[in-house]
Amino acid sequence: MNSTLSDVFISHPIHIPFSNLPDFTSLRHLPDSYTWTPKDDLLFSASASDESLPFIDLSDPHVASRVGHACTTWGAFQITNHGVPSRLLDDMEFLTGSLFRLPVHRKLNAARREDGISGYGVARIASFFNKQMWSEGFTVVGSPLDDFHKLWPVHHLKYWKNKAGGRTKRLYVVSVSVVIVSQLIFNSEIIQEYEEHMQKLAAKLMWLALGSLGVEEKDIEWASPGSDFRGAQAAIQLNHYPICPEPDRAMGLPAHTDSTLMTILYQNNTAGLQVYRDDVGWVTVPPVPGSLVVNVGDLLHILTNGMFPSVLHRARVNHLQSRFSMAYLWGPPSDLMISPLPKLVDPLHPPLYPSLSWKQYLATKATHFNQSLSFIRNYRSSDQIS
Ligand SMILES: C=C1C[C@]23C[C@@]1(O)CC[C@H]2[C@@]12CCC[C@@](C)(C(=O)O1)[C@H]2[C@@H]3C(=O)O
Ligand SMILES: O=C(O)CCC(=O)C(=O)O
Ligand SMILES: [Fe+2]
Repeated sequence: MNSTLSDVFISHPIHIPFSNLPDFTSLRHLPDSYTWTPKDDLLFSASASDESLPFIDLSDPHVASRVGHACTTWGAFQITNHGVPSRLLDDMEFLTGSLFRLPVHRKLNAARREDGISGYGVARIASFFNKQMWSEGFTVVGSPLDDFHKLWPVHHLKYWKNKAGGRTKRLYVVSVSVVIVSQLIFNSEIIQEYEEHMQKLAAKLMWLALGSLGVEEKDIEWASPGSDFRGAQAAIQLNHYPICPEPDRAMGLPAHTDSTLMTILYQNNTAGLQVYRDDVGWVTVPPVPGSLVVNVGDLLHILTNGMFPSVLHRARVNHLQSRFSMAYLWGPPSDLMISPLPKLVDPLHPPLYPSLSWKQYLATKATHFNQSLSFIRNYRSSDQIS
């Protein structure tokens, strides 16, 4: 039977202590454990450039070649006219804000388990660094309802319902409970609607990108029926980067690539996302209202036999405004074997990677982090990919 992403880390638990979560709001100086230097992240001080990432209007008649070009050169681009309603983006931003504004002890009620994938916590990559990241995250895989119940519990209201004296008080408490439950359902519906739009958009972008390499719908069997990649799986990662007293010495999310086919990111009106290109340096991706940022992930790099680079990116922080971002991390069915597409392989371009599933790749990432692609590239059958 096919499994889902949720059990992928059972064999790769990580222990990230919550005990030292700082009260981000009250710190005037950066604690040592949050102060990064170049030795903490190799590219920490690499040069910055004022070049800009390609910006693509999806209604442009030349959209396919523009997307193809952006994927081969940058592995990332920004899009507008993508069809995701701006009302839905606003709702997602509001939901993300209300979630992270909860007191820490409430968020910890929905803490991600050490061997789990969903819930509240710092991003998994934290385990590879000696310094702490100036951020908190919340991961959703499948229905968020269980975790949302933990964040917005109604049981304490039930208690007050019984205790409250007088009919008016009881009625008040009952109506507050009704408001909370409807809010819970409303929040889950927003997530579901966001997933549906993002899934459609990801499929569209995938065909545009692959089409530019001559790949046709018949070349990817698992996209059928309907060529809409119905079996795809995804995670939604909500990120919060609080105001930081010394942003130049802190790091929101250090340099990494995503383990996805493609990631679609919405950032609020505060800059922070940077992408890296060897010949250019770090480039800041400015927030453009209503636009989305797309990046190639490691699995699309493998599928295209290296033709699309999976782009290194990171999130910096600032001392003026909180920043929120919402990443849609999109990949294939978790047990499906992914390998370089036969159409992109020939005697001059032999396959650079063996075949492996998303689950296996995530497990590899959990041990090899940014070396995962080179690890599997040099994989011999005597090595362990699990
Ligand atoms: C499907 C996934 C990709 C991800 C690990 C995860 O299981 C869910 C969270 C994702 C995320 C988001 C922040 C950056 C990242 C590197 C991390 O630590 O968690 C990615 C993971 C990834 O792409 O490898
Ligand atoms: O917050 C950002 O801009 C980047 C987030 C990110 O890279 C991720 O969630 O994988
Ligand atoms: Fe990322």
